[in-house]
Amino acid sequence: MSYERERLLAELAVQRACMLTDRVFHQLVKTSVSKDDKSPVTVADYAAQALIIASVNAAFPGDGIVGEEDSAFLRKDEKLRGIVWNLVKETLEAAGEAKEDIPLGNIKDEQELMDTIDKGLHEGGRSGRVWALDPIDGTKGFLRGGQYAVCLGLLVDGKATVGALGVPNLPQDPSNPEGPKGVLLSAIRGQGAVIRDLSPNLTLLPSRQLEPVKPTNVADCAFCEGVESGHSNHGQQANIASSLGITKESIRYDSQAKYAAIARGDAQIYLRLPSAGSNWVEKIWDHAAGSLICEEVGYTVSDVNGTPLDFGMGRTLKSNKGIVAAAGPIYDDVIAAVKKELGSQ
Ligand SMILES: Nc1ncnc2c1ncn2[C@@H]1O[C@H](COP(=O)(O)OS(=O)(=O)O)[C@@H](OP(=O)(O)O)[C@H]1O
Ligand SMILES: [Mg+2]
Ligand SMILES: [Mg+2]
Ligand SMILES: [Mg+2]
Repeated sequence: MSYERERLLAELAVQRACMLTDRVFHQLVKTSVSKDDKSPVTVADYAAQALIIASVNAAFPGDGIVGEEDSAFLRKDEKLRGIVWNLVKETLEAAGEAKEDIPLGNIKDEQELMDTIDKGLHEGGRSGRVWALDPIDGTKGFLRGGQYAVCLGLLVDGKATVGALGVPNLPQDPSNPEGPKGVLLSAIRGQGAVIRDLSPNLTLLPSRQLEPVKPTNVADCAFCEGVESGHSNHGQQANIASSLGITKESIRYDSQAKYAAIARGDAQIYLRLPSAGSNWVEKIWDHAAGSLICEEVGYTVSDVNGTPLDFGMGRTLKSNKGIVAAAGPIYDDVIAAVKKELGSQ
């Protein structure tokens, strides 16, 4: 099975959603509401989830979808619902049909909008085809003007098989951080990964194959970590870097922009150690697309114990703890340093 059609759908659906999120990022006052776990969600998170689910549903109606958001707040709040609906309607009109022969789906009214968002309530699991969707990963980054990502992965029998990441605020040229922004990465398992600039409309711009990672001296590497100290343990991550002889300052990005950055070689390591006292369980939509793209260019991605990520456990990665991604040739050094820091060796 080639999965080319799934990849095309993922790229187009993510690109259409990025048209919306980018507009909200630049034009609207970004009001957010707080979910039960106190994390923020914005009108753009809901609208992007609806658009992407409409696409998956139109092209692959039999597939399950695990999406981060649900419609509970929108059903209670007419004003919020109206804002989300207007955003969705305007984006559908602006985007039009894809020129490729693949349906991207429509949403006809507010009721269908909420029902579409709730098609993301699938439980996930180890059998069949399930899409993992994070409509805006790094909502805190999105709100504070930093990095965020629109993320869609296809799991087949619990294995990440296709992935697309839209990263609207990532500089297209890493050596020109003030230059044009917005990249779209994608991968199919076993076929490498590609990157292209994000387009302001539905047209997919030309892509280029990402280079496989090259052997490097670990001390010369750079590492990526999250921005929020409540999401990962900055102190332990700094200790690990220093024990590996790394002197470069870490790149701190919100969201799966971290996977995008290491996949294209801006850095070679991504550390996400649990914060002190945290009982956070990682979610499949936070890692499915990004980890696949990185594996496809030669990264090893595991948890802090060196256990591969298991996307077949349901909506969460409940058999894993934290994340370590490192270029294949240096992974053994990195995981040894992680285990030493955590006292598990
Ligand atoms: N306590 C805690 N620990 C670890 N992870 C958590 C925690 N709380 C939330 N989240 C998840 O973090 C997702 C955002 O990850 P980031 O990599 O952007 O975090 S960071 O701010 O850059 O550190 C974020 O995804 P979004 O909600 O899509 O933004 C959450 O799924
Ligand atoms: Mg969230
Ligand atoms: Mg997320
Ligand atoms: Mg999210």
